[in-house]
Amino acid sequence: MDKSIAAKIQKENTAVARSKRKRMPSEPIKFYYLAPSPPCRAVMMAARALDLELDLIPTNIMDGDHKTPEYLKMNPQHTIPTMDDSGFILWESRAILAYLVNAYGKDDSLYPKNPRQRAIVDQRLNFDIGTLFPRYSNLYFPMLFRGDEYNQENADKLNEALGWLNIFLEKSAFVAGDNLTIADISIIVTITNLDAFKFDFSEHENLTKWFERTKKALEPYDWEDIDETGAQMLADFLKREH
Ligand SMILES: N[C@@H](CCC(=O)N[C@@H](CS)C(=O)NCC(=O)O)C(=O)O
Repeated sequence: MDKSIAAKIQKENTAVARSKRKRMPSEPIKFYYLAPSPPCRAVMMAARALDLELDLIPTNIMDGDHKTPEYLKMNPQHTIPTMDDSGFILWESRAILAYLVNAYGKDDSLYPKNPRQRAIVDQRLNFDIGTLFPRYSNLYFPMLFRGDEYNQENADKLNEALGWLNIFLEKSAFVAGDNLTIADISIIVTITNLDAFKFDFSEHENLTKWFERTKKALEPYDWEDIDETGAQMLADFLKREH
């Protein structure tokens, strides 16, 4: 074979092998978090699923760790989670989830590249941040942080959102298709909280089955340690408030 053709084939093969190889961060990603925080829990589970090491930096928002000049310089919005991947700083848990899969996933199964499949994952993530989580927080934040009573109107609104999620799950095993994606990981933290708070969502059968299925899918990634333990901390806090 012509030497230049052989060299070209060799170069192409090496490039393919490299592109298939899993990329890893040059140093552990710094992760500013607090164990009970639902969005922090979602990112921690995804990092486990991606086999990524996080340099965990506890950031106690009750003590104001998120309002120090250093933290505000990094994230002026003073939210956790925030990550620092060798100087690349990002907050908003769903953006972090997408970044980690894009940057370090050995395949795209958690966040498919196919435009229509990805659009469904994005739709579910937008449903989560724009509808499900706000309805959860409208009910539980006043109870958690002000000691308010249970508000039935807000509970009905939350239940309506759970009904929509139940409909999404009529035709698929996971919230955005037939396999686990970052949308499941983002949504499960709210459902785990509801379970820990004893909010009854058993009327939503697809949702109940999905919850069991997703917990099982996340079992190899320390689901219980991260998600259940964090939700239980919040449930204990809720009990103390009432
Ligand atoms: N949409 C954001 C929400 C982040 C958020 O509000 N985190 C809470 C803790 S769970 C927080 O940082 N609260 C303190 C603050 O906003 O000052 C995400 O998903 O990352």
